[in-house]
Amino acid sequence: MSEPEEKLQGEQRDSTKKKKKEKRSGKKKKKEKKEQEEEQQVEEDESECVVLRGIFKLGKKSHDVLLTRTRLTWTPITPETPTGEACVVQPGVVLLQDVYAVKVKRRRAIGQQSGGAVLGVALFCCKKRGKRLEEDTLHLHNASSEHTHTWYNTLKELLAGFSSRPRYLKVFINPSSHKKEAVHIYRDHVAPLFKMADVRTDITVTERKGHALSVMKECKLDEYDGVVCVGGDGSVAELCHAVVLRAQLDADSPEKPVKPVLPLGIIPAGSTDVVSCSVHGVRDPVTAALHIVLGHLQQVDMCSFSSLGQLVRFGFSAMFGFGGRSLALAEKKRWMPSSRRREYALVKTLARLRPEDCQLSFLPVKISKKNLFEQRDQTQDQESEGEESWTTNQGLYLSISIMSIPCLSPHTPQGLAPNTRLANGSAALIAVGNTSRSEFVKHLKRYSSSSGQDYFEPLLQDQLYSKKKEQPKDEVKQTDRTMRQSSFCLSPGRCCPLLEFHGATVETAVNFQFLLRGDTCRVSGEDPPPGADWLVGGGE
Ligand SMILES: Nc1ncnc2c1ncn2[C@@H]1O[C@H](COP(=O)(O)OP(=O)(O)OP(=O)(O)O)[C@@H](O)[C@H]1O
Repeated sequence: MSEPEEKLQGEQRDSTKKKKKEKRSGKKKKKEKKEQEEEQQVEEDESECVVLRGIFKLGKKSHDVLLTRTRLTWTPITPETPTGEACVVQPGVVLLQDVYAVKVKRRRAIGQQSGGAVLGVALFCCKKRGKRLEEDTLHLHNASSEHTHTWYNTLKELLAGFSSRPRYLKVFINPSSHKKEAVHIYRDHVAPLFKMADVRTDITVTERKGHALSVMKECKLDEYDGVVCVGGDGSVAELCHAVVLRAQLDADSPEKPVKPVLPLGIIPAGSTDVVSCSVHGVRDPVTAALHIVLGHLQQVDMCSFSSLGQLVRFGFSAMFGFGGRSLALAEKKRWMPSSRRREYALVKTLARLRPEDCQLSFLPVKISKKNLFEQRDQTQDQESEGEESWTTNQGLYLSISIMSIPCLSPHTPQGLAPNTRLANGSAALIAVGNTSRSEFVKHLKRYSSSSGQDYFEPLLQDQLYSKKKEQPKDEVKQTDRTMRQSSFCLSPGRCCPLLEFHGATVETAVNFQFLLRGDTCRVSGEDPPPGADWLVGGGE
């Protein structure tokens, strides 16, 4: 046999072997999937077994009430019709995952603190209305004390099985936020829900900027199940930085960001609350508190910002040029009411609008224009295809922003960065080129409209960029998205060193707010050019 023929036969053998191997692995995968499905089915069947069944009055009618491990259902008991026809009624249902407290109802006289005749049980649950969560109560009446206590104890036991729900929280309240209402918001809307859900709290009312960070650096964290921030974006920024920094210090990992052990809950009490709006979809302290007591967790992409290899801060966003300057000015005018402060800073910065000569380097996510708009409704990751290579742009820019979350707020209904997601491992780079003041004002105005920006106007470059690098595959798997890296660097002007950014996804609670606001970071060396202020985590 000639050499090429031998080679051909060898190749054929190899390909048949390969096919057989693939077939075998395919069968194995199918078998595993089937086994998993069967296990899941058994689990579902078990959870749907009736744990308790009894009669309670709901309103004025008697109902047949069934309790399984996952839900409580009730059907009205109707007398048989003379013709014997069964009347079909849809049962009412409440999922136990939405129930945050259960109490025994008693009849008490005014001023009576304890005792009283048993009336039944009350289930406190949350009801979804759009993106808002609202409190709701289900009253099950039965005057038998034994019957009521059996149901109460069983319900308590089932609720205790939700392991992600917090039992003890470290709460930070910034009394100076927005209209100085944070303490009232906590006392009126949040504390009653925590009390009802038997969540204990250790409260610190902050006395100055940096107070929360210093407490977080020192306090013993193992006894808590989470940290809660009641305040605006600046407070959230401080606490997010504190939580991640603390995780890094505890793990003795000065180089790499570490996934924090504790989730962070955010109760919005500021003037814009972009992180809370982005995470919850609404700015509402009750929704936020209900997410916390129900133990809802949401991963959120966070960035580490560094200059010359030195960590500046952890945060969600950074702004340079117009955005950075106006936010820095607004921070200086804290004594003004927040809406006036915002307007003043915008007008003043617009009056002195000037471009910066910058060199931008970034790793773009390769998605088509069509996909960019399609993925507004998707939560899936945008994966970059093919070879990844740094793109470098040199030119004059009026404003440059990096945002790892959409930055929604009542003032920007579509968000400052509508094309990024909370936890997709990428961030938006929004660079506004040099243009006239009137064009730039038009661009700013479009943020406040509900249809948002046209992201393909020549003025604007909106890029999603991500990079999963320096991560061996198994490590990525192990840490479950925590280390997806995004990279971006900017060298403003000629004399400034680079500001680098690396993105990491960190698991957080819903309400996990990562906004590092209010900190103006000079990234240059000795002599910064005017306007080299970065506002890390700008929110307004
Ligand atoms: N007792 C305090 N007095 C003054 N400043 C404080 C105090 N406690 C915290 N701070 C600081 O106040 C800054 C601003 O607070 P925060 O962001 O909560 O309010 P806000 O600016 O009114 O809200 P928003 O950011 O949504 O506009 C934060 O940087 C925080 O560190």
